[in-house]
Amino acid sequence: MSLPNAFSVASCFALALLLWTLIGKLYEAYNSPLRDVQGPWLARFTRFWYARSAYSRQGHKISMDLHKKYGPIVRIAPNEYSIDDLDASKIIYRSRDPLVKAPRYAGWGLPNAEPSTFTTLDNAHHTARIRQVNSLYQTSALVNIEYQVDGATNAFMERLSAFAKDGKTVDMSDWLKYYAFDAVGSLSFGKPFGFLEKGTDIAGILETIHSYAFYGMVAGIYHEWHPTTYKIWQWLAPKGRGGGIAHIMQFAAHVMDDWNQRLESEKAKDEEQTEGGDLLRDNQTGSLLAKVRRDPDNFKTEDIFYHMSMNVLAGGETTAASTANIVYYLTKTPRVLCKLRGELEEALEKRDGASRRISVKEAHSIPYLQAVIKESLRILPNGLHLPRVVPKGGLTLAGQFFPEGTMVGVNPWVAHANRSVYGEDPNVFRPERWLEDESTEGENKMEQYFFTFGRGPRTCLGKNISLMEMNKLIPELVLRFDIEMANKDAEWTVYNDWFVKQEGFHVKISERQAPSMLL
Ligand code: HEM
Repeated sequence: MSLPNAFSVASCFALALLLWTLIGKLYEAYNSPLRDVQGPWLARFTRFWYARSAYSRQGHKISMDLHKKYGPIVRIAPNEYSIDDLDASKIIYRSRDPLVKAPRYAGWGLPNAEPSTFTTLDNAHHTARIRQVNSLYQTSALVNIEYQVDGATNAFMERLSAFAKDGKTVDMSDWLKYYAFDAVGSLSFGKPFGFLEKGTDIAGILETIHSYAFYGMVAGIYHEWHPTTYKIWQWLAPKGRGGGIAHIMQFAAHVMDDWNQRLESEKAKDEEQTEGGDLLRDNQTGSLLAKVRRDPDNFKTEDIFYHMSMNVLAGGETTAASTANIVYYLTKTPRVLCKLRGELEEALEKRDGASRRISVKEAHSIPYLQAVIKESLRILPNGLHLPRVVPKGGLTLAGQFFPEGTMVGVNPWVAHANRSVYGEDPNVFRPERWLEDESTEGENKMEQYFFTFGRGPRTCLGKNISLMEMNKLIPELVLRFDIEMANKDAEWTVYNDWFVKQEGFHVKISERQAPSMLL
């Protein structure tokens, strides 16, 4: 066969294959029991529509607009649906007989490595792994290591004082990242990474984590190709990317070596009675090292890496972006700032003055502070659609039957804009909404539909850590500093890489006459 002939045969074959695939897709789309569900036309046939929406980094806005147009159920891919319905959410994220996460999550995992607690699709694996560390993330345990955050808070306040003196314009989003990463570093390892000291992205940690979140969000949509696309992504990555994760691992390894040596030299095997005991209690890695010593057959040093790397990967960017929301909305809403300051000052006057810093326990007793934090987390959550797979037998959700294998989920952005739950002004930053509803927490619709940390058995493990950081930082920040946008009328720009990224939060800082108890 001559070359041109071979070429035409191959072209005909490719065309026939394409036509066959298209006919197959059309047949599937129009014979699907879900064919009447609305959504973008392209999403009926291909995942490409959803990948493009995620790639635009404005997926949150696109999803909110779609729900406004089509109602509580929207098709976002051929076999995937976004649902905005409180009752349906209780089924999708139920605790008994939980639905499994959609394969989408694999995009955030390393191919050929054990899936993390976040990415695993196997509920039994998830339960076994979470059981190893769950108690360390409870408020009762965190209260003992709360002081670890103080170092980061002090360093942050010192930096802000210096900026106030210099009159410099400051990128608040960047500095809150430095704060959040140093705080989570201290809680996890007993030492900050040193971001606040250096004032820069050390070893590209922040850049690596952010770009990996973006990669995982898009790659997960075509999860079957992830092992290949991951290699391409690594190959295309700017030289040195990946160094960030390696740096975190080296840092953790160094901390553990250091402690092991100190424990050996002090012959501090009895962790209850010796100085070494403090090492084994005063941060999460220490507690886990103690677990390795107690039960070396079932819990190993590698397990510490497994869990603590998640603290940094999942807990830094998310907490930083959420804290930036609080500061941004306070800057933009003087009425709320003024009321919050009043409540904080009143709380300070009532206390005995023993401790300079407001404790997390105290912060929780100030309802308006809690409402401000919650409202900021509501109006601008991290994440996008949180998909699960419909189990055998199918499920009826929001009045629609979904057959087994369909992917369904709630998007926190969409949920938090639901008017039947949050009232007629969901786009307004109004902390009072959390104080007006007198129903109990179990009955409170807003609480039940609050999705910032996810819901059900796969809820965020580090929720209490991030709330602790916010509760420690915000009172002091608000009482000690005035913060305003460098350009008064400027708005920031929000991107969604699954982690939220805010750009343009440039501020001027001035120091206030803080209440004497704080000084
Ligand atoms: C404001 C800050 C944070 C936000 C908004 C946030 C949000 C979330 C969301 C939405 C999920 C996933 C739920 C799902 O897939 O259905 C999640 C899971 C997770 N988060 Fe967070 N997170 C935050 C802070 C943290 C911190 C500080 C840590 C650790 C120190 C952490 C560790 C984790 C882990 C380990 C998971 C997986 C949990 C599981 O599947 O069992 N997060 N988080």
